Amino acid sequence: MSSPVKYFFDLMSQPSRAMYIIFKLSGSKVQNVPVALRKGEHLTEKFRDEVNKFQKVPCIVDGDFKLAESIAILRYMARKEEIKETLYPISEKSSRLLSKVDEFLEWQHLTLRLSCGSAFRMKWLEPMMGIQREEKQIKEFEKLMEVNLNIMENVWLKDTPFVTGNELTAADIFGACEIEQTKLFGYNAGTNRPKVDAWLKKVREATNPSYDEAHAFVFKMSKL
Ligand SMILES: N[C@@H](CCC(=O)N[C@@H](CS)C(=O)NCC(=O)O)C(=O)O
Repeated sequence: MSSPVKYFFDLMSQPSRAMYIIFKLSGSKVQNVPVALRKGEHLTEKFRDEVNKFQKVPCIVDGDFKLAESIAILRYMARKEEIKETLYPISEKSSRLLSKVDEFLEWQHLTLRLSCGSAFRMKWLEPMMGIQREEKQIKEFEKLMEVNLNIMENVWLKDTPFVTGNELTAADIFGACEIEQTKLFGYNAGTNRPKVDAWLKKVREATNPSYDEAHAFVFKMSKL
């Protein structure tokens, strides 16, 4: 019997949480290996050489095969039949639903993730590290975050309860994990966005207890 895929993650990382929840919901055979980013555990030479040359999480090691990038990991694990078909329908014949999930996953990197992640870094993480950005720069990313959250409300969730239709997929989990992080700096994405608000609750309900487990720190530290 081959040994399980090793999953390296930190629950402070949004894509790490998304894959953590997806693995839990799928009953994937993975060996969890927590990596404490705050302690710089990803910055060692050993981590770089043996785990991930980019020195980031999430990443996996499957025997002598190493893979970084959350979406690449999702697809690799789906091809290994370790991901629930409803979350990432890799064998769907027409591939239309799969393509819709991919559409969101490709969209989110430079929109939702870039803006929410940067606002989180500038408003929560960096001040804790003694780094202070110019207010103008922070405002720029906050504005971008608002633009992308409005796209969630008015485009992705316009006609359906989940981003790709009536059912939860990996797309919802990736989106929700990114947005939850903004609670750490006291931002409530659901205010004045009833669809986003209802959707976040639905994603949480559909994925619990894994969702709450993955977000334990975020919820505990959240100012909301
Ligand atoms: N595009 C990558 C992003 C990976 C990433 O930025 N990971 C962050 C945590 S969310 C990280 O490991 N940062 C540590 C560092 O840059 O030192 C993915 O989707 O997996």
